[in-house]
Amino acid sequence: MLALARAPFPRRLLAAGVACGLAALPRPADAAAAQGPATAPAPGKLKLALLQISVGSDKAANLEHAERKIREAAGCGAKLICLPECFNSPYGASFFPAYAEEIPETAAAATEAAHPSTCMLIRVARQLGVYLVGGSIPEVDRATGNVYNCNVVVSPDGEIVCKHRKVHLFDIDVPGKITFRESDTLTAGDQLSLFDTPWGRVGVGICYDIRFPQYAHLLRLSGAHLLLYPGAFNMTTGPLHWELLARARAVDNQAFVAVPSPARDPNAGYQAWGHSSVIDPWGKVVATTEHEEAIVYAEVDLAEVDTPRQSIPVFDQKRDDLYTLKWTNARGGS
Ligand SMILES: O=C(O)CCC(=O)C(=O)O
Repeated sequence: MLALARAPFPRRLLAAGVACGLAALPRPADAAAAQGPATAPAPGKLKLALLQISVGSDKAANLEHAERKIREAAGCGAKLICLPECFNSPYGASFFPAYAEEIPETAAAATEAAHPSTCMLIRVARQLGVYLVGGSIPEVDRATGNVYNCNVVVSPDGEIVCKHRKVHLFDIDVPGKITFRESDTLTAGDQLSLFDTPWGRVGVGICYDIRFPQYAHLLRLSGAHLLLYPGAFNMTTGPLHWELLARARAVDNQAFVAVPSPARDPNAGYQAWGHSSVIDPWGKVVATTEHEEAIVYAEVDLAEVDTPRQSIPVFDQKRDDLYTLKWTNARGGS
């Protein structure tokens, strides 16, 4: 049986053909199989912390600041501590290549010179005995030259248990408001990412990934109790969509959802919306903040997913047999 946090289940499930961690996104027909072989750990209670930190242009200073805030959260008893999207660099397509570093597949391969951000996470997670979700950093794959927006998760024994490369790149154009093209410098990932903890299974996406209910649906089918989306929404889409999307993914999937954002910097080119939040599986906001620096704490019992899942059993009732688009002739052809 699959157990635990300390065993990085992505690789094990890969052998079983299950979508997670390092596996390619399953085709729809494979999704049901993804529920099968790997039993998610029994859900339980944990203290979660979302670090809504300020991020500037000095990478070393960003890492030091992140470390200080991680220590503060751990000192307050948090066991799963999440950094926001782009916690070591400003957010902007032109910044990604300049700030990018490699992320090794294993902690044993990490070196301070090549992987300073991952090394900080490994060292601090080990010292404090906590799970660290490294929101995201720009990652370069030196073999291909591709740059990714990547979230690395480290377990309390300092192992890399998940590496999520943002699957849906943020390319939008809202005339007169915001134009953003991550694809100018980034390559999209192609993996569905999850990791196990002693308190349940966690599915991971990054920011724009939250707009795609199909992705979250697969995380739920893969056994996730908590969906984590480090993000950095902006002043155009944030006010209307940030909380709405987080609550929608929680209700769709009857899962906890956590969305850590950077703090807003009024002098930055890209102004983050902030409002890091934790949502329960009924869609209720159980912890949130405004846009300044803050740590959002939530004591959550991931077993609470069971009540809405049993009371409103949409995952048993959904009609996958109907949800294929078929072109039909209105007069009765096929
Ligand atoms: O979807 C949005 O409105 C914002 C997305 C975003 O900022 C991101 O993907 O980094």
